[in-house]
Amino acid sequence: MVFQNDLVLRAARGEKVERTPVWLMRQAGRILPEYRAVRNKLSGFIELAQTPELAAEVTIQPVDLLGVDAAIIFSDILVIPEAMGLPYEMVEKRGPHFPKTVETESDLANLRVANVEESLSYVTEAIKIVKNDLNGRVPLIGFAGAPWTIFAYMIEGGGSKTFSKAKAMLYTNPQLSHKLLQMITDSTINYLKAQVMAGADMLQVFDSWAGILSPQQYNEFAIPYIKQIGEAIEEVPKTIFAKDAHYVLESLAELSYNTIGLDWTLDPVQSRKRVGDKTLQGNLDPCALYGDYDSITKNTKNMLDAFGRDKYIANLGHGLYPDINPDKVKHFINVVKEHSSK
Ligand SMILES: Cc1c2[nH]c(c1CCC(=O)O)Cc1[nH]c(c(CCC(=O)O)c1C)Cc1[nH]c(c(CCC(=O)O)c1C)Cc1[nH]c(c(C)c1CCC(=O)O)C2
Repeated sequence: MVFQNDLVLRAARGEKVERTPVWLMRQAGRILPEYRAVRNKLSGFIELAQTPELAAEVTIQPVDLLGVDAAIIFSDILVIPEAMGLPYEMVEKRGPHFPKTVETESDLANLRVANVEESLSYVTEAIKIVKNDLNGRVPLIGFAGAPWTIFAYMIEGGGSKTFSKAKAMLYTNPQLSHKLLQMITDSTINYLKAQVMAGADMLQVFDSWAGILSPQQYNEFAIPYIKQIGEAIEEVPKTIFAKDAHYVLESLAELSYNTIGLDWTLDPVQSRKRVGDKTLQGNLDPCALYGDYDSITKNTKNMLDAFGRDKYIANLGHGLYPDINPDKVKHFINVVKEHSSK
């Protein structure tokens, strides 16, 4: 594939770049009125994600409208539980809900390792359309949730502040926990391989709920599975973003991922020392984009100066919030482009 702009791939591989590449977690959907216009034609998020032509359209919107250096496929991490036999609903303004959850061995026996061709071909179809429509303008990022985060939703049945049901399962039934985590891992490996086969140029694994485990639990129930995924997929650069997992940054850096995503609680200079040779991605506080233009300029420049040009992909420290003004997002992107080309 010949790209017009492959900055993000080169930065991920640790190669020299003329300027810092930039994209934003949750750039597809959430903030753009153009996204809502497409979504409002359908019953909601799930139908949109399952309609490849429209999923492709909203994947490309931020490339056209915001000027980001990568597209990320429009889908959700929760398609994996669904493909394993636990369907989800997306409740307006409240988020995901699972009518059935995993509580016992017999619930587990009703699940299967995802058959991607059968259950997730809408995602691989959307990837093929995006690749064709982008025609090399920028790379396409595929993604999945990390096994612990997916496990948390499958046990809890939805979002939660504490995920205490999911954490209780780790303490009360480690055996069932490991079995389910392994099934999720096998499903995720199949799924990410299929995304690469369909054309994804790089991959990101989101461990959104890393921050609620203890270091001991993270080492036992999260790292081994993230490691398996990293080792199973060697074809494209990979990023691991484990939110609030400051306590295991060194362990994450030992895995086979090229890039480590940082949330905004981490200091760029200290993080560099802790992860050695890896590329870093992040980490502006999404709330910084509520500030005025001057303060966005200042905070973005400070971030770029702290990370330095090499081995760095500019991004936020977590996903965009729905009420962030798209003009301020564009300003952030422009500051990255201008300041880092000096
Ligand atoms: C934890 C998690 C989820 N989904 C995701 C994560 C990991 C990243 C993170 O920590 O934010 C990942 C995700 N979800 C979505 C993407 C698409 C690509 C992108 O723009 O980055 C990605 C990468 C679309 C989506 N996923 C969802 C929407 C909103 C649905 C709508 O349009 O109503 C979108 C565009 C719904 C969703 N999906 C999820 C929740 C909690 C919610 C409800 C709240 C919210 O809006 O985020 C689970």
